[in-house]
Amino acid sequence: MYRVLITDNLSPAGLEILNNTEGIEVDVRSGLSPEEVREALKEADGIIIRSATKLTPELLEGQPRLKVIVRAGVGVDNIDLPAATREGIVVMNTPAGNTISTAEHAVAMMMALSRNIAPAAAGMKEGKWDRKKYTGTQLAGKTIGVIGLGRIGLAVAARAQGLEMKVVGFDPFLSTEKAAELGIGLYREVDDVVKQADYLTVHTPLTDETRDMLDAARLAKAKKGVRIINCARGGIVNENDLADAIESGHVAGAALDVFTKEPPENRRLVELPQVLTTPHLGASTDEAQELVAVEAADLIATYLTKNEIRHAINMAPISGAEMESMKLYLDLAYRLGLTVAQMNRKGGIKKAKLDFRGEAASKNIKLMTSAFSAGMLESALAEKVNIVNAEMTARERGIQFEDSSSEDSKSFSTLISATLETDSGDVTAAGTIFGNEFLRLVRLGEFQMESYLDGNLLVYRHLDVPGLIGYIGTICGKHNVNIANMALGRAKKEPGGDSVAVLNLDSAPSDEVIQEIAGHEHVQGVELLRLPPAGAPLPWLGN
Ligand SMILES: NC(=O)C1=CN([C@@H]2O[C@H](COP(=O)(O)OP(=O)(O)OC[C@H]3O[C@@H](n4cnc5c(N)ncnc54)[C@H](O)[C@@H]3O)[C@@H](O)[C@H]2O)C=CC1
Ligand SMILES: O=C(O)C(=O)COP(=O)(O)O
Repeated sequence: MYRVLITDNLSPAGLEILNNTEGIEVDVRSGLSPEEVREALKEADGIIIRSATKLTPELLEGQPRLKVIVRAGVGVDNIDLPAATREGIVVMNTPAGNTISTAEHAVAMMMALSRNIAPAAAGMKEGKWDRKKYTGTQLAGKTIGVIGLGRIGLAVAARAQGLEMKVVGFDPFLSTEKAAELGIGLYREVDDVVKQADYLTVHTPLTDETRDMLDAARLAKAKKGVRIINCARGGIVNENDLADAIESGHVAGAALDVFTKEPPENRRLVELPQVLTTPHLGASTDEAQELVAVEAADLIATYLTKNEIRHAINMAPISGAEMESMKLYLDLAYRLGLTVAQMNRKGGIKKAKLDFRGEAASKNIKLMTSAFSAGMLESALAEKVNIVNAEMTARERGIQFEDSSSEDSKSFSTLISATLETDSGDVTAAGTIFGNEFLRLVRLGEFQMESYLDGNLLVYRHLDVPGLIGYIGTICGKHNVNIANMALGRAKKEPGGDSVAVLNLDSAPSDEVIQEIAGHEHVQGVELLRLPPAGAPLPWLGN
């Protein structure tokens, strides 16, 4: 049973989906302290959050059960993405469900700000009738500068055009052609937009690049009397600089839905009469909440029960069907990672070279590389390593990756070869898939063979002389270790040279057995490799 923790207010439509999904149980909590979230996460396979729950490194570290975080909404700045990735946790969001509602809120805020709706309404409730005090400004004919022309920014632009405003904007990822087609004057510098706008609205994510994008210096470049709207994230507009600019009279007013700290502890902006504020309501409509909750529930359920990855922030997407078709390939790559890592007991790994041949060449190479890395690092690291964090973890340790692929696979329908370049030489293993079912080891170093790729593999290098197989068989028999399969590989085709043998053993041999085998004059080295049993589910997949 997979447990999904929900710590923020989620529409009942999402809960209903989860409650009706077999294999999923839901744990709805509210008002948890960070410490309580940390504790609750220990029992959770996934969590759905909105903007209130902050998933910091302290909460995400040491959570072996947690596999997936779904943000029922857009902004993921309340999730520490590097920490989630390092911990092997997939992070997903619901990019489109609240676009229209948030755009409508930004436009509503702009209109309300222009016509002093909030203070006028408050005054009337107090019995006043202030007509002169609340003379506003008309929007038609004014210029709105939209910074960040993604989903919400473009929806705001379209609505502003409907209000007969001139729209200019800045977004490094929007093409000039597309902007022209939409009737938006696109500029390549933020300042060019800032200088000509009567209204400036921001719709970017909060990143290191966008933090303080509208600061004192930028605001000073704006027209006197400019009005600022922020329905994206607190901190994109510097709060103290904005308050200063309003108090000085350079900025006429601001409409803010979001704050650096929510609820805001610094009340300076909230208290200013020229500032209209709402408590992060952009996405708070029945329609948007239903859409994001349904999508979030669907994302988490299909990930946990079908390994399908959509809208992931820290991973490439992969459909349930593709994941299913990749399972054997991922298993092969993972087992080769385990194999070469165990064959390399001494050398610091510098590079991992992977070669994908035949059918494997047409599969998702990035995913197979991640599966290989997960196997390679599994025995070495205490932390959880999986396809989300394996490559990152390996690169953090200075291990480079190189891959090659070719449809030409010589005698195998599929062949994956892995070579570790280490300080003390190269280690190579190659494997294949037989009959769409069985994984086989077909090469170790320069030796070709055919061995099972599961359970206990006793590998020994030796001189190809008569009598050795009998000697090893006797030792195993004496210690009650059953040999399930034996594969021999010769460096040269003729007898008498260097050889390797791989014994698939039904139980792990004791040190005594290994020592006895290693003691033979023609045996040059013995390794015991431990691999998962045949057909064991991949440890880091949901099922
Ligand atoms: N107030 C609220 O309740 C809500 C707030 N939001 C906020 O709105 C933001 C935007 O949402 P969407 O439009 O759905 O996201 P989006 O990803 O569709 O658009 C973001 C746009 O910002 C642009 N961008 C990134 N860095 C930029 C930079 N340095 N300068 C200019 N443009 C830059 C991107 O190219 C992209 O086009 C979200 O990140 C979220 O923080 C979203 C939903 C609700
Ligand atoms: O989707 C977003 O980025 C939002 O800011 C909406 O936040 P919320 O889910 O309403 O807490």
